Amino acid sequence: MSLVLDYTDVPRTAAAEPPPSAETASALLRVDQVSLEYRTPQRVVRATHQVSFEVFPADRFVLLGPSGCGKSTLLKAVAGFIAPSEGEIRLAGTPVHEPGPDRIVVFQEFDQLPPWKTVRQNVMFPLLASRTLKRAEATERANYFLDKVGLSAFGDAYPHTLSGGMKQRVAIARALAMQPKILLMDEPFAALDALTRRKMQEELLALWEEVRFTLLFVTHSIEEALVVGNRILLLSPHPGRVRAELNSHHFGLRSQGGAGFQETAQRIHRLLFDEGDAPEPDVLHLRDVRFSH
Ligand SMILES: Nc1ncnc2c1ncn2[C@@H]1O[C@H](COP(=O)(O)OP(=O)(O)OP(=O)(O)O)[C@@H](O)[C@H]1O
Repeated sequence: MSLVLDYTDVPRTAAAEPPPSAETASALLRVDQVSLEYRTPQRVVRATHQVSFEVFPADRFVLLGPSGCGKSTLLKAVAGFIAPSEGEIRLAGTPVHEPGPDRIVVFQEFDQLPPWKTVRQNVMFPLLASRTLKRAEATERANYFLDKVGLSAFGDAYPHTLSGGMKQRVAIARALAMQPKILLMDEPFAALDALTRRKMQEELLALWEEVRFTLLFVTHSIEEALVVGNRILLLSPHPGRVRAELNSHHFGLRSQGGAGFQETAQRIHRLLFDEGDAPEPDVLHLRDVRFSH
């Protein structure tokens, strides 16, 4: 069963607008009935089953679900690394068939930066390799985004001298410097300690306030999804199907620990793990209910 939920009774903040309706804006990313499979000589593993969602410009769209529900596989398909076995992915109206500079991925691993390049060279590298900019402009752009992630003083440092959080900041600066249509993040803070993770979430939101990029973010943390996202797609356990979609633009770091935040987190937990649970109509306004099986 797939539910689309909308918390219409919660005040909206000026910082994070609700997603525009289909009448007022067209989706930047359309994932339409996408099934994804891994074929090994022994068997076929179905990672997702007929998943559909739309991401609008400046959305912070989160894919949330239990381990193995196909979140990373979906992200890789949007990046163009994996082709759907059925369905279609379109970015700005164009079908996605291969990786491209309009979609940059930030991964969880700290080793995504070539260690023989300085921080600045790391940020400049895709700009030069894709011939997006000449060296002088690439240097300028790299310095700009290093400043945005608070690493101006570390442009000449090598990655091995940085902390995990700093390396992730470099990866984010490198991604944003390419000015992709959509930034793809696959559990980028999962390997960080709790304090650094919180700080990185805060910085990501501050960066979004300033740059207003479009984000597709994968996590299996309900709290992180509520803090980072303005919209959340809940995926059922393996193979991933759309369980529900909800708006979460009214939550931020400051809501954590509050009653509304906790209640929503618990409700999401039940929706993810308890097939029998239904949203309470006095809290959740059902925009649409689709039965997919
Ligand atoms: N290279 C692969 N070959 C075969 N099966 C794979 C491969 N990668 C992933 N899978 C399978 O596809 C399914 C979805 O995996 P995926 O990594 O997308 O899930 P996930 O939701 O991102 O999980 P996690 O939160 O643990 O990272 C799982 O059953 C997994 O075992």
